[in-house]
Amino acid sequence: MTAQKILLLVLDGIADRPCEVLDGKTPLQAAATPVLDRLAQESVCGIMDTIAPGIRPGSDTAHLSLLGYPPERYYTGRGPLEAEGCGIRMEAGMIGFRGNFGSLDSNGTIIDRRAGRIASTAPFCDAIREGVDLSSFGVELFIEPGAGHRAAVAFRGEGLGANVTSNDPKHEHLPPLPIRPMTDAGSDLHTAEVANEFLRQSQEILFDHPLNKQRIADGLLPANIVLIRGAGIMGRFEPFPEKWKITGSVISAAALISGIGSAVGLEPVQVPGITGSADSDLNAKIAYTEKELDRKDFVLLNIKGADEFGHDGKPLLKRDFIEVIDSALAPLLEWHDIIIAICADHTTPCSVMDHSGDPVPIIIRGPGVRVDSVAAFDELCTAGGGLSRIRGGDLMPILVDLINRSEKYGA
Ligand SMILES: O=C(O)[C@@H](CO)OP(=O)(O)O
Ligand SMILES: [Mg+2]
Repeated sequence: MTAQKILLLVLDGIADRPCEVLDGKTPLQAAATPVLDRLAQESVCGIMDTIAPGIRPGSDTAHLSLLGYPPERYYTGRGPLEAEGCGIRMEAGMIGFRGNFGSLDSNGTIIDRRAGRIASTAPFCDAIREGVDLSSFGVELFIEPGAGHRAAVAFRGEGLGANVTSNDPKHEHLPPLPIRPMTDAGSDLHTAEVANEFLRQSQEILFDHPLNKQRIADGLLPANIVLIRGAGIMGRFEPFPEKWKITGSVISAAALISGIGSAVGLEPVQVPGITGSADSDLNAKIAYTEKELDRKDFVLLNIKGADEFGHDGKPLLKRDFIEVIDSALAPLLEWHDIIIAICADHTTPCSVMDHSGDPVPIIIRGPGVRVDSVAAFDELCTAGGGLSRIRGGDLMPILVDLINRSEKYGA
């Protein structure tokens, strides 16, 4: 039998480094994962450098690479992808940014880059959209919430450049940075001025916002600053159905991943109850994936929560959530007629609280796969499998070949 369909399941940031508190195991090694282990036993396994050995991928460049779009050729910044995923149509000339709602103290120091992982920023985005006026610059503002503390910001106007810095110092206990142009071009200076004015006005609105006053009264961190990063224009992508000759969908709570999907020509599928965090309805995600695989040749499914625990430096919670993911994946054991690839997009070590360049585990299961003797799904065991060590850019050619849809190289 030859499979006709492909599921690419990305367990975002699930890979880690050995953790002291887990007796030198990674959270994935320490977790009881009977389902993932069974899948690994029925797979060809390996490890993968999503971009290249030692390169620390962002989720953006990692997913582009996994989908077969080398980031060195296709990546124009995180902002436009995040914006597209939040529902902002990124037309030519628009500049998009990824936004975080964070917390500033009275000294102007960032005390949390994620406003205590606030559940929703929609009311703050509404207030900023209504209150900020950039018309003196001839610029129209777009701002939309993403999952949790995340949002996307975009500017539309004449002569805007994309080469500007971020106000996000990427670490707490520091003040926000001024946005600066990175070249001498007038267009970049223009964007920097617009962005700094946007930040000034939005901060005033956020400081006065009744919901922030309420949050402080309740002992919660206020969402009183927008940290923007990843400025860019939307790139041009060869459509996925033309490139790989298969149709596809994307299922993800993270706007960045749905944005990448829609930018390359995958259809984003809305699933009720998914959050991108540990409280996400993973059963709904799996049920929608199964339905989507009836309609399409390919589904990219991203499960995010483990990455958040890596960023928060919480190995025990990361281990526990990996067990929740494992149970939710039980239906996959019965999906025998499709090619299932399971991997991470990058390692997010709890000790680093950010991504690292360590390779990630990868397993591929389905009809025609040359099953090896790997017994468990983790960073070390899969390294002994038949895939050895591949790069993210190798994955789509391998998957498309397994459904016998690859083109012959040569005569
Ligand atoms: O969106 C996220 O989950 C992370 C990593 O990409 O970003 P931040 O550190 O800004 O929360
Ligand atoms: Mg990621």
